Amino acid sequence: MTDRNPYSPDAPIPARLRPAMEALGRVGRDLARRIARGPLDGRLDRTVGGNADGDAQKALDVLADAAFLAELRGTGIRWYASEEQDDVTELDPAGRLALAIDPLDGSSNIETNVSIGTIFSLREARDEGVASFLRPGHEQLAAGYIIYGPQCMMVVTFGDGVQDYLLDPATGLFTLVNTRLTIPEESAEFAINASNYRHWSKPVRAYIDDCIAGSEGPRAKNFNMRWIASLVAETHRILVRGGLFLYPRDARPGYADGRLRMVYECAPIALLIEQAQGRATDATTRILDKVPGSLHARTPFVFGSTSKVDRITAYHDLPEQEISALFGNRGLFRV
Ligand SMILES: O=P(O)(O)OC[C@H]1O[C@](O)(COP(=O)(O)O)[C@@H](O)[C@@H]1O
Ligand SMILES: [Mg+2]
Ligand SMILES: [Mg+2]
Repeated sequence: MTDRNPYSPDAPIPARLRPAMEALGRVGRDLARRIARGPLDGRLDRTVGGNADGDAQKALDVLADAAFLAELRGTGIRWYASEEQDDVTELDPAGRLALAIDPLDGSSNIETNVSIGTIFSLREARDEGVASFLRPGHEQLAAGYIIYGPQCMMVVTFGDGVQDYLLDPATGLFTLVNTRLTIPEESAEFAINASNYRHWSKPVRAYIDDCIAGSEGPRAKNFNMRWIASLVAETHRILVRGGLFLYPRDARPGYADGRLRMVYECAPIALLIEQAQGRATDATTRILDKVPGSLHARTPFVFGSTSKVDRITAYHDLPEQEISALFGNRGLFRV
């Protein structure tokens, strides 16, 4: 067991980011053990408060946040921004990096033993904490996630392709598996929380109507739907198998910009997806070009195989009579 460096010797991690990446790996490894040991129900799953966004905070959210914050001290990080905290924390005034983190993604799944994760993003530190994060996502130096599932894996990009690592519980090492993951272009799967159907915009409804119409609709093809309610798990499936993810804006109070946060969730996942040859937008605009207005800002999020993401954008360009037509009459997309 290597205590300080949790990666196999062949891990191609840029030297400048290595101390921070090693700290992320160490905490990820500890969390994987902690989750595996349980018990999940009633302990790690217990509601202990609320975060800046008004979301319930579970014990595991708070425990993960505290563990990352403590371990990242002394690793070159000046600014630490967490989904679980209102403000940015200054870790090391001499540090040159800024780290944004969703310490525990998929909190609503904790007690059900479904995959959950951690999402992280590294940037250049600016003189001011918050300003370091209110920048376009294409400036990220690194982005990735750790998935706590049947296997614990880390998937990361340093701006030159996507690497994945598998944690070997026996040695405690994240072992390099691939250095250039790419998203399969062909897939018949889409992921969306369909219980919000009545709140969606017309283009999103039309797109999903056409998928559900299957071989009898304009797409003339059957589709399958998935919804895990864990962004990390959906991202992992799409990296492996292709497909489309949507968390659009909708008409519910508080959902004008969807649910997911730009700084902690969408920008890092978007960088990974683009580096894996996929596409990530807010339905019309590239996520990596958008500048969040505040630390906890949300954005609609659509990502996956390139042609599928482009098709959603095309539905937003349809004329009103076409988008309101019954799927059978939506001539533009008849194949
Ligand atoms: O419950 P909903 O509305 O389907 O939302 C599910 C989404 O919320 C999230 O759980 C939000 O992340 P957190 O668990 O970090 O708050 C995503 O992982 C997931 O995609
Ligand atoms: Mg999350
Ligand atoms: Mg979270």
